[in-house]
Amino acid sequence: MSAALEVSATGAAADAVSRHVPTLVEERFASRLFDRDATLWGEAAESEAGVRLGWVGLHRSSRPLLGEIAALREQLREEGVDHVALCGMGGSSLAPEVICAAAGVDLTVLDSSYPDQVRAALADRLERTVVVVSSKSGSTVETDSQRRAYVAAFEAAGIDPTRRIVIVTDPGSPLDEQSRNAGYRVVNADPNVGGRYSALTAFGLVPSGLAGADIETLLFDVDAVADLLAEDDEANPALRLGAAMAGTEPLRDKLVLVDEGSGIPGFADWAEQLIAESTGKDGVGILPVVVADSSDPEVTLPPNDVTVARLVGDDSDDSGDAGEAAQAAQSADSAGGSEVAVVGTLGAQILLWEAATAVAGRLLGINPFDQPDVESAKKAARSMLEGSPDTTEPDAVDGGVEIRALGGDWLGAASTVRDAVEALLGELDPDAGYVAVMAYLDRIAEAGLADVRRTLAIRTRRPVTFGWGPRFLHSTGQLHKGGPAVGVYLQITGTPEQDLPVAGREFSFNDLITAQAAGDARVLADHGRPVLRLHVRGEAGLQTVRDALA
Ligand SMILES: O=P(O)(O)OC[C@H]1O[C@](O)(CO)[C@@H](O)[C@@H]1O
Repeated sequence: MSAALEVSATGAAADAVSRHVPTLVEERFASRLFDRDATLWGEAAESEAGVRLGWVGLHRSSRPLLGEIAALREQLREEGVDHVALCGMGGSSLAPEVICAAAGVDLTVLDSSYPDQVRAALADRLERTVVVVSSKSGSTVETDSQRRAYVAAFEAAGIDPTRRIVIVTDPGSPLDEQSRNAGYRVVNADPNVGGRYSALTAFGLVPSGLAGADIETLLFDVDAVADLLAEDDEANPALRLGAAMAGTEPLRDKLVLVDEGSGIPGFADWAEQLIAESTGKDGVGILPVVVADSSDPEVTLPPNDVTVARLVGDDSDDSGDAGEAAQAAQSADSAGGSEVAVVGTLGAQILLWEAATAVAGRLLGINPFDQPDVESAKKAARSMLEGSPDTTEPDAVDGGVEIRALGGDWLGAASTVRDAVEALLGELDPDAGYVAVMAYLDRIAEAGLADVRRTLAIRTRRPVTFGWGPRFLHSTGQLHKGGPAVGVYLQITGTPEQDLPVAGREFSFNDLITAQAAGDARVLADHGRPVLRLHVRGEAGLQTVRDALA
């Protein structure tokens, strides 16, 4: 197997590989995938798959973008513009974030509607900033609001926004037409590639290239493994990884992603969206659980419904990280666990995980290219913004925290945050359940809050995910609603220091994020899932929540 890309499985994951890969080879799944055969996921998925398989050839078809991006970067630098900010959600921002982090170059990612976070981005080096506004559909409300905020900020600073904002969108989207008419620079993306598979389209390459990442080498690294991934061969890493992810029996439907020196910081967050939004539907799905490191409980003591995926370093020396991972996986094997270790460059892993997710879709019997349940939360948020805001009175107030329980009568007499959390966790299925923490806060300023994930995992001995709202709505949000109905949901919302109007709209950023949180909670509750909403008033409230979760 090529040293550039390696997938080794042990335990239940290895059994899944032995069980499914020969059949996938016999069916010629890999070569048909790379030949863009839209029939691979059944009749119901065929028309969507027909316009969603462009990603298999991007390492070649995206090459013409390289010159265009380099020239634009050069021109901007001559004008003294050397800071890049990116507005975009989910697939329109996660890839550039990981590409830039891996390259060690600076990119400000604004994928939030939390007023304080938006204001902080606007205040950051505006006079030297070029903003990339990325939206495939051209209609995502967060991205549109962020774009409006930057336009207003540039205008207030006496800077012509058309010279500082670059639009990336699909040809013919509302944003495409409106931006061209207004004189903005527009780069069209390949319309035959869905959002979460778009890392190597203009969505991934424009912001990353402008920020200074080596996107030529990135495409080269993809090119180096594309033939391997298209081979109908039992050694094909994508077939192996896809089988390990979705072919265990009984199905281990939680995939713990742990970075053990991959050299690709943030890769797991990108993979999380790819896996969750692609597979989490029709009552099935693989829940990605991104953990901080190998000391997290889901790795040291994985429950029976978990496969651990270790992202290890590219070390050709057998005694290196890959060797260690294989050894760790070996001990999981003897303990009846399920593990897969993956080694590869960023480019190689992007195509690997995309192809493996397509394999997983086939094994799960779902369409990996749609996201049918994302719209329900968007709709609920829209209806709240358009006149029916959430006015539910809190069930209790404790230490600067408003407590609301949705999705059943599970709160009982609990009137403190501590007791409410206890009551929510009491709803957790000890064999199949998971806890999702969803924090609609400033993810830069409150980054440390993510540590509650580990604390809750220790406490519950169940997989726990942590997502920042509204970002996770475009990732695990699909799986929460469309996947197996076994989650319990803890939502944390806050009061910003200062709100910010959205120019030209009747709502503010705080109205927007409030409606998004309330809308998502309502939809989850309508699915019969327990949701604990904790609205914190100021730092004291947040401390009450931290204490209650500890
Ligand atoms: O690029 P767009 O159209 O703004 O969409 C952003 C994200 O929203 C979703 O469409 C739905 O959550 C994702 O699939 C996508 O990555």
